[in-house]
Amino acid sequence: MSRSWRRCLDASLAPVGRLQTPPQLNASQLAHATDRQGELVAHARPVMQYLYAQTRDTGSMVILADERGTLLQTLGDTDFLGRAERVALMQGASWHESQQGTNAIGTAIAEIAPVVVHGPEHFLERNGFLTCAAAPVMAPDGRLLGVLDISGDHRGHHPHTIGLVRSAAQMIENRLFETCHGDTIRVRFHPLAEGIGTVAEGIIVLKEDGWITCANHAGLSLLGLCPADLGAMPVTRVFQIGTSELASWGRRRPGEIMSVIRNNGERIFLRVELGRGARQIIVPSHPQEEACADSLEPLNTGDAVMKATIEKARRVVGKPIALLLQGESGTGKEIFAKAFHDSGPRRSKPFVAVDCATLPENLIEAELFGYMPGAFSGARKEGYAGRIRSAIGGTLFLDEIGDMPMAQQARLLRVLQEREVVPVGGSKPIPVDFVLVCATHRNLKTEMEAERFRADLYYRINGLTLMLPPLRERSDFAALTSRVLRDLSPERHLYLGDAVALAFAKYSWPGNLRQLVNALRTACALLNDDESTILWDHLPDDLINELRQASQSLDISSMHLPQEENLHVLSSAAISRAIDISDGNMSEAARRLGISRNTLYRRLKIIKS
Ligand SMILES: Nc1ncnc2c1ncn2[C@@H]1O[C@H](COP(=O)(O)OP(=O)(O)OP(=O)(O)O)[C@@H](O)[C@H]1O
Repeated sequence: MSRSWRRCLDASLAPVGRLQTPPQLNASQLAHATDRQGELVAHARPVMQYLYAQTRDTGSMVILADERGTLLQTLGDTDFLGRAERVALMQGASWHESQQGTNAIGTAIAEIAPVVVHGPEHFLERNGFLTCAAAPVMAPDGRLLGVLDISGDHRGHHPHTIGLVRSAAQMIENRLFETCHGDTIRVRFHPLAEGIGTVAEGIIVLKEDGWITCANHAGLSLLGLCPADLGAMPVTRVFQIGTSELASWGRRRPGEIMSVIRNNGERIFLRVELGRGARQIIVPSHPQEEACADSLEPLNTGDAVMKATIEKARRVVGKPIALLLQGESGTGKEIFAKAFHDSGPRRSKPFVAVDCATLPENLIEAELFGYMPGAFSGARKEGYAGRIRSAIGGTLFLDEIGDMPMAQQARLLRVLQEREVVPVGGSKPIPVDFVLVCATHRNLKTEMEAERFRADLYYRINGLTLMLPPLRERSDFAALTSRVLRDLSPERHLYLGDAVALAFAKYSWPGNLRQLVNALRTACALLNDDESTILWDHLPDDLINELRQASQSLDISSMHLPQEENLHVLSSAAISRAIDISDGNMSEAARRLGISRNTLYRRLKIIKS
């Protein structure tokens, strides 16, 4: 009220005395102004009739003004309309603050907020017999469209009138949403499931890329947004759910209510309605079937160790057992973790991968645990849920866990023990539920002994440890290569030329599957459309050099040895390496070598003799 009076004084309005006649539209100007706001007027009309029915015979009127303060529609008791006309409270008149001083319509426009102006609070003395309650009506994209108002004699003032007007303005906004064109996904939400479909529900409209383009008043205030955020904020900043999951829910469960977690950790209920544009969003028609029933099977290309590893993993799918994947860099730990997630009952929920080695140390906590609004300088003003909370219901994959600093290890341990996370700058723990898969190329036991990794955390994350073999130790190189080629180029049947195949087989592949897949990807790109055999020309130069060096070193060693001795040496070396790698487990060593246990013992006897 004081801001409004200050504006009136600054504009040199005089509260008393003879006043200039305020601008008044003639009939054709009024028709033009009404046309300009045709949609608002059309949707407001039934709501105004409803309001009038509630206030009939109370000496009052219901008014719809446009965003400039021009009165477009009025409905009221005849005797009061007559009195109102004497102060120009009638169709075509302007009740902008600059014309009429502080008044509910003009001040609601200036403040873009609901306003009550009672009796002498009116800046112009002649308006002092009025009591008025007004609420702005916002367009779905956050623009001010107009104002809804109930005005009456100040002696009939009722404090509930403003509530009535606000609800009615909200009803008009919600009706405008129904006709919001070009929408893709409309989300209705409320902290209570029963609040959806009521006048108190929040509504947002999303474009197919997930940006929030429209919101009603309740939607903005429930989410703590302002109109300027519309078109500038993706839905994932407010809810822990993405567009395709929303679209998927809307298609599979039309009309049903789902519960999601907001990014501030609170639970909220949603109903998703899909508009025409939502058809463009590609979502799996049955997310439960989106991944094949056993997503681990494609990783089995015949290597005995890999097969046994996959079988062990299958036994813990869907159970609350933390998986620890160990293996050299590039052996496919993340691909394995994703396949493990896709094989389980949580496959339609998020799979959140965090690379602990690349997160700057000072950001790990905020990234993992989230933070409250304004927790530190440079933080997002709305706060951040953090990666752990993004994984709720799904799988959290902590890659390179061995590189996590000790201080963060302690915090992570607490989260795993308590199954709760406390965001940075917050004090309220938020319950979290996820399956944990960790990976590292380090030997965590050695790290633990060197006191670089906490023993208590090691035992927490190590429900089941699986070792992924390096490529050079896999016996399924040929089958694996064909599968990768088929995946890279499904429409052509590609294979390796003899010389390249031989060189590949002799090479040690220090970058493991990553290096092999990258080499094959480059080769596919360099092949002409009519070529199907990968030759030296199709390989990157640095790889050609390494392959040639590896092959020469083997050839040179073979030149100095008689053929028989060479084979003997090579097989002895392979056998002792397999036994070493298998920690003396003869069955495993035999599996690695692709021979039976009996053959292995026979060969050992020969070597010893
Ligand atoms: N079974 C597979 N089939 C096809 N490609 C694979 C397979 N496994 C791994 N890859 C390829 O190897 C790359 C490395 O895999 P991934 O990131 O899973 O390895 P990693 O062991 O987690 O590596 P790092 O330890 O460096 O994080 C992947 O981007 C993918 O291209």
